[in-house]
Amino acid sequence: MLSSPKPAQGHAPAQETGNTGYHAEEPAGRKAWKRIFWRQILLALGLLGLFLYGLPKFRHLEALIPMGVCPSATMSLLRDNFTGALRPWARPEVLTCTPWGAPIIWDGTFDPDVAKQEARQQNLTIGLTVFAVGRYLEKYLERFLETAEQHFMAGQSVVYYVFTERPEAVSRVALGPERRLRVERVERERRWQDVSMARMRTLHAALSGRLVREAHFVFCMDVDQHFSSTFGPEALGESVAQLHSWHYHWPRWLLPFERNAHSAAKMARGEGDFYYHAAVFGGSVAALRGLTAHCARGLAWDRARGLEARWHDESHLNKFFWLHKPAKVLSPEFCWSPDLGRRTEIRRPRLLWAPKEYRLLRD
Ligand SMILES: CC(=O)N[C@H]1[C@@H](OP(=O)(O)OP(=O)(O)OC[C@H]2O[C@@H](n3ccc(=O)[nH]c3=O)[C@H](O)[C@@H]2O)O[C@H](CO)[C@H](O)[C@@H]1O
Ligand SMILES: [Mn+2]
Repeated sequence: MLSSPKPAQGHAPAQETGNTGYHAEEPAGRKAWKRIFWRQILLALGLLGLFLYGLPKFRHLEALIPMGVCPSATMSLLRDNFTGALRPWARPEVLTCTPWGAPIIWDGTFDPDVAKQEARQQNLTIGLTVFAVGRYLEKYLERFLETAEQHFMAGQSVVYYVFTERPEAVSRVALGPERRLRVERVERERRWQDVSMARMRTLHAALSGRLVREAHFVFCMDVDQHFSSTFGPEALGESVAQLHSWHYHWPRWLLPFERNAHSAAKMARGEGDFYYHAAVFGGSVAALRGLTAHCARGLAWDRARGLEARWHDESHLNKFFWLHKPAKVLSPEFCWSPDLGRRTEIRRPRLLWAPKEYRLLRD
């Protein structure tokens, strides 16, 4: 047993004068401690800066930030409209459901064969829209379509909708049975940001016309990526959002939402569930009509006020999914950035971003 030392008799009062600190200077020990404290803060801020804006190697560490856990009561209820029961517990190292009870689809949590069969039985037609305007056409479109033929909804009936200002320049890609390609002409906007944002308006018009008659579900994608593995009916849902591979481990307060209170895309501190990537979103034709109408309206509202949201159409998409929660969320495995390197939790990337060659492509 430890016994507490008795204070030496007669000395205690003399020592106490320092503690009352009436007129004494700050002790040297405390000064040094303060200096160390502030150094640590600066170091932490410096590291945070590196972490956010540089050093891809350094970003490996962010995989250590826990994503949260799906409560077991929710897990047992999670179902998929095509695969039936899901196995969210098969991926304990990642978050497999949202707070509102939608599944987050990770490799291993679903049975791809069941999904295929079920979609086949329902005799679905699935649309895939993609824009290839300016130099993006020559640079990306062919590979995007060729790899889609290998991996996107294999065995299903598919219609590709390519939007471009030069329909005649779209190369003929050999298509499988029950797969069609439609090319639609669009005006070329001057700035790349305007090309990107104009997609919402164009999609809304298409979703109110031809697509209603031709497709049950639709995916809308960026062209600067290619398929690298199966992207099947397990990804289909009433409304589907894609977790952004750069941000899925970040705390919510760091996510790059639009913060300008005057923008239609504004998100207050504390708002926002996840940061979604505009390079992949999908859903039923009706749901996507609502989504594109919301985003096109927000973009027009901002433009009328001389504003442009931080990440353009993506900021408005994030606002939409905050207000109207997606029925299904795709893990970053469905749209992965190779710049982030390999991570054990990313088992099988299904789409890979192309390297950004902005100087070549953007004016
Ligand atoms: C890492 C990064 O910076 N991501 C943002 C950036 O994505 P990206 O850098 O991926 O944007 P992007 O250049 O891919 O443009 C989006 C898409 O619009 C189409 N397109 C665009 C320009 C053009 O001249 N021709 C053309 O066809 C094409 O389908 C392209 O994939 O910008 C997007 C739109 O604002 C989103 O905000 C992204 O989060
Ligand atoms: Mn892109």
